[in-house]
Amino acid sequence: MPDQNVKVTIIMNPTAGRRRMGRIARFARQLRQAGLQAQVVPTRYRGHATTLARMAVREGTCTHIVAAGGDGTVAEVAEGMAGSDIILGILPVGTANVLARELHVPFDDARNARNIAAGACSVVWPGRLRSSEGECLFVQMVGIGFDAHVVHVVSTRLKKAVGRAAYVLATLASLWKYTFPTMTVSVDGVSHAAASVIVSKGALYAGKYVLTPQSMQQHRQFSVVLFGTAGIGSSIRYAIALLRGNLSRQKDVTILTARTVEVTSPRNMPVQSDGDARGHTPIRIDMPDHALRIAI
Ligand SMILES: Nc1ncnc2c1ncn2[C@@H]1O[C@H](COP(=O)(O)OP(=O)(O)OP(=O)(O)O)[C@@H](O)[C@H]1O
Repeated sequence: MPDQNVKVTIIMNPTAGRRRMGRIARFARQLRQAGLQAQVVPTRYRGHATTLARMAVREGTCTHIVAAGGDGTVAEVAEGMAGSDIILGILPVGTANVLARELHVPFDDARNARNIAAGACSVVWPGRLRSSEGECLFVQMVGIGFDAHVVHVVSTRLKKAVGRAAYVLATLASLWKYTFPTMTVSVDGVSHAAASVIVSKGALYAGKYVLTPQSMQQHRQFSVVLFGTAGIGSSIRYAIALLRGNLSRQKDVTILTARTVEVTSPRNMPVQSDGDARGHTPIRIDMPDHALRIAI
């Protein structure tokens, strides 16, 4: 039975994905039909979702906060809810929506609304990133090197126009420009050299592609994917292996598990978390104090 006292705040990123306003309004109606009180609050700028989530927690009236956007919006909302008992819902209206795929959050919004009304949730551990831009939570992954360079240069307008294809175009353009410097990755205190690295909570990457054999979402650990060889040829080989689902079988790809990761490099290298640019190296990644409860 739906609980009439469940109040849901939907924090909506109007810049995420492509033309989703009608879908979000419909979702609010579906929550109301399921017997819940629902209000939609749009973000006005980058980082605003964290402020709005903090305000909703402080008001103390809602049991659920729904992040309507992609992984970046989920991470910002998670930051604002840290340490509270409120359940985080996801309306996956972003570009890649990797966490929603990972946790099997329904992309059928009516079913998603019914699940939220039923109160089911899963405990998920995010990660904490400290970079030149400061500190933030991430829910899916952090990339340093080539993939972060692509995130730094991808055009927001192109993302809006063609969705995930914008990343393919930015990757092709970047292959000829990126210089592939080597970095030092300290994994729980043990140093490794790498051309690129992805520190991941999940098993998936860029949508539905398998990055690692195991998800770490329910664990207080990360997967650390070290790409050993620099250059255009290797990057194309890694991309094809990712598409085919056999990245972990590449001889020069090492996958480790860790609780703390530090990355340094002779010159500043780009960093991305959950698909958003996050400044440059040096960085440190570790576990936050609190887990999230995510509606599934
Ligand atoms: N009102 C706003 N104006 C400009 N940027 C915003 C606004 N609200 C949120 N943002 C920023 O939009 C960025 C992208 O959001 P998000 O990751 O949710 O969508 P996406 O990139 O389309 O999806 P995905 O991460 O699944 O590929 C985030 O960095 C967030 O800070």
